[in-house]
Order: sequence, then structure tokens, then C-alpha cells
Amino acid sequence: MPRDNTASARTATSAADLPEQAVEVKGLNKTYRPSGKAEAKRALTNVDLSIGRGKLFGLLGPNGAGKSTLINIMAGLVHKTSGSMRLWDFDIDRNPRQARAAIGIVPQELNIDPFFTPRELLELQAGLYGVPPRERRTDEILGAMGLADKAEAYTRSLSGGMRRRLMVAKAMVHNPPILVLDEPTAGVDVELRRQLWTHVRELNRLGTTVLLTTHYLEEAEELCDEIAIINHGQVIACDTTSALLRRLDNKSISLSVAEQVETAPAALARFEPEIPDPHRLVFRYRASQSPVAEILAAVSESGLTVTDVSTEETDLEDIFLQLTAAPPRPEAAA
Ligand SMILES: Nc1ncnc2c1ncn2[C@@H]1O[C@H](COP(=O)(O)OP(=O)(O)OP(=O)(O)O)[C@@H](O)[C@H]1O
Repeated sequence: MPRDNTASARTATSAADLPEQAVEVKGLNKTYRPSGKAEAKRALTNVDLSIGRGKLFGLLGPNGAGKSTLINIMAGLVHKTSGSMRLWDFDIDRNPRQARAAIGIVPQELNIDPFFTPRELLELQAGLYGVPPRERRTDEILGAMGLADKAEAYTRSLSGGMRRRLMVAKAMVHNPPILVLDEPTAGVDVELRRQLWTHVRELNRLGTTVLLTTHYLEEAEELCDEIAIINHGQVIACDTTSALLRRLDNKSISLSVAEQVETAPAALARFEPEIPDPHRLVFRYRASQSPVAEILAAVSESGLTVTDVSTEETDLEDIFLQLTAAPPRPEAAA
């Protein structure tokens, strides 16, 4: 990649010069052409997406939802059918090189040459991007990803978690303002996942806008400020993580009781409790109606002895399951 591309993505000198939106997608459509016996496949339908500068943004969706298609369009690997996309204010049609230089992509597969050391690998990558030696930040990037002491090790001797962090380091050599992580923790155990999150959070704190695709709800919920949920190629929800969590106003309170209960006592019938076992009653209610005091009063009136209480709020999983259970809107039919 020629040198001037990376330079142009890095030239902004003050905050006023920086774009408000790191990524702006409008009316994006992608239909894969038929090939052989495979019919045409509509992968993205009228996708609109704005990712503010400095955000840690999650694109959440089940397998086949269209996440990779969107990222491949960003990377210039797949041609969109229609619509527009701007990366760091560079239109992918008008300024494709600058747009591509504005993002660093960590792909799903761990494709690292095992015979290079991390330092060699980053130097090589920097060379490919035309980053002049004096502008290279190899040590800084290795340090940020917790790999400083592995700079001279053969990559084949690195653990799976370290290799993933090396992939992130590789995506950062040309100092892109936007980092895209495509399913970065698929098949990675919880401990390694958390380590990677810590490093990704740190890059974000230092100013990198992060777009993360995942089908792990937990990952999106814990890591991202904003989340778009994509299903059947359509964005079906896009909001701050907290607003998404507020969407479903459902809560439940679970009471363990000393007595054996087969059916709801008369005083409790109107709350329609579930009785998953004879010593437990579960009440579901709208959080905004907060009937907890009434429920507790009715429990006491019915003579039951409460031995334990727990409450549960809706998490993103409930929202995700509810939203993705819906069939595609008619315009997404292939
Ligand atoms: N090259 C292609 N030719 C035809 N159809 C494709 C092609 N690539 C993807 N598709 C189809 O487009 C739809 C979206 O796929 P995509 O890979 O973008 O989804 P995804 O959300 O990234 O899923 P995953 O998490 O499994 O990678 C799927 O139905 C897929 O089968």
C-alpha cells in the first residue's frame, strides 16, 4: 500500500479536524450474485450505521446475519451493491485507499507465519503499509498488547491468547484510527477473552475507535458502549448498551419459602406466580410498575415464611433472543 495513504489517514492535527463519525454507512445493500447452482443471496438490506469517533461499538448477530459481509466491504474485499460507506470521512468509492488505510482489521482466522518473531512480523507489516522506519511504533504496539517480552520469540512458541493479541498488534502498525475486530474471541476461553478485552479497552481509551463483531452477547454487553443488532442482513436495533437493556422492562423476583406450595395461595393468585419447585415462587412484572411491596405484603398475608429473595433483570440475551426470533422484514427476502 503506498505511503501517502497511511499518511493521509493520520494527518489530522487537532480534535477539530477529526471526523465526528468514524464510520458512516447509509442505505447499504449487498446481494451476492448467483454462481453455479447457488442462487443470488441478499446479505445486507438498507443498512444504516453511524459509529461515533472514540466509541467501542459492537455489531452483534447470529451466524449468517451479514457481519462479515459488512466488514469485507469496509476492507475492500467485497463490493457493495448499492448505498454508501465512509470510513474516517473517506468515501470508500471516491477515496478507497485512504478509507482502507483508516482501518485496521483483525480477521477471524489466526493467519500468522510461525517462523517470524513478533517484531519481524510487525516490521514486515509496517513495510507493506509503507510506514517509514522512523514512524514505526513496533515496540510501543508490542508493549500495549502485553507482548514486549515476546518480541524476539518465535511466533510458533506463543500461546493462543498471545497470537490473538499479535493479530491486533499487526492490525495497528499503520496507526489506523479505527480498529475492526471480526469475532475476535470465537473459541477462546474466558480468561484469554478477558485479557484481550483489557488490551482492546486500553487501545480505545487511547483514542482508537473500535468496531467489534461478535455473537457473544456477554462480550458486547461487557465491552461496548453502543450495540447494533443485525439479523438477516438488517439492523434491527441500534442503541447504547444501557438503553437496549432498558428496552425490555421485565424483571422478576424469586422467593424461597419454608412451606410446601403446590398452587398459588388466594392472596397471591392475581400476581400469577410461577412455581418451579414447591419451595419457590417466581413473580414476573414490569419494572416500571414496581409491585414488589404489594407482592411481599400478599406473601405475608398468605402466611408464607420467606427464607430467601432474589431478583433478576432482563439482560441482553433476552433482548437478542426476542429480536432475532422475528422473521426478516419483507424487503430482505432474496
Ligand atoms: N461469497 C458469498 N457468496 C454467496 N453468499 C454469501 C457469500 N458470503 C456470504 N454469503 C451469504 O451471505 C449471508 C451473510 O453472510 P456473512 O458471512 O456476512 O454473515 P456473518 O454474520 O458474518 O456470519 P458468520 O458469523 O457465520 O461469519 C449468509 O447467508 C451467507 O451464506
